[in-house]
Amino acid sequence: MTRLMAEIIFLVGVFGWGAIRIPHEVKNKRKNRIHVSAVDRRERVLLLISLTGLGIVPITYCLTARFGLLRFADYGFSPAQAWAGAAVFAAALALFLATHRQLGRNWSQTLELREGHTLVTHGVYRLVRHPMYSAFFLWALAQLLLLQNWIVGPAGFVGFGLLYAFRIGREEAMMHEAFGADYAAYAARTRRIIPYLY
Ligand SMILES: C[S@@+](CC[C@H](N)C(=O)[O-])C[C@H]1O[C@@H](n2cnc3c(N)ncnc32)[C@H](O)[C@@H]1O
Repeated sequence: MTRLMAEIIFLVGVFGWGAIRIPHEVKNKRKNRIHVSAVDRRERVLLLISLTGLGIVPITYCLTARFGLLRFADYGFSPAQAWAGAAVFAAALALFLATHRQLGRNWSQTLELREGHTLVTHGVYRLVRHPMYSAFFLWALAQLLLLQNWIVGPAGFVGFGLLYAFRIGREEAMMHEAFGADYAAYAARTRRIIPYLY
């Protein structure tokens, strides 16, 4: 494994992410109408911050290898660390695919409820309440391991971490309001993003 290979693996992972997300988004937009929306300026800014940390910064870094953008912050390349990153990205993609299949028509990119929204508690949602966010944190970990640069590596954790920290309380409040006792019981028996721990 070389630095270039690690960067290609990262880009392939991002492409795989899009291949899962984009068809789902197109289908959902056409079929499912929004019933409740809590999207405001703060939520839009957080989405942009997350997109920057997980997407814009690392993709620009990988695609501008020849110009050396941000290369001053590279550190000594470890192939073992990069292989671990590739394995983590594969796990993130598998989990991301499962969450899309299981949320189905209830999926939404942001703080919204669809008409006829149902509470999903099966599959990976049996293990944690926010497995899609677990998948995003796995992406951030893969980025840290694959892109061995002091700025680009941690950018995903910073970007998605901010979105998660400021969104999670509002999302859970929205779900409590919509599903009442059912969501309270679900929340009582599950953790947020790491089974049995957190
Ligand atoms: C980007 S998705 C993320 C879903 C979930 N937080 C996760 O990490 O898997 C956000 C939307 O999914 C919906 N949602 C979240 N948890 C849900 C559940 N258990 N069942 C059905 N819809 C859910 C809400 O409408 C929320 O606005």
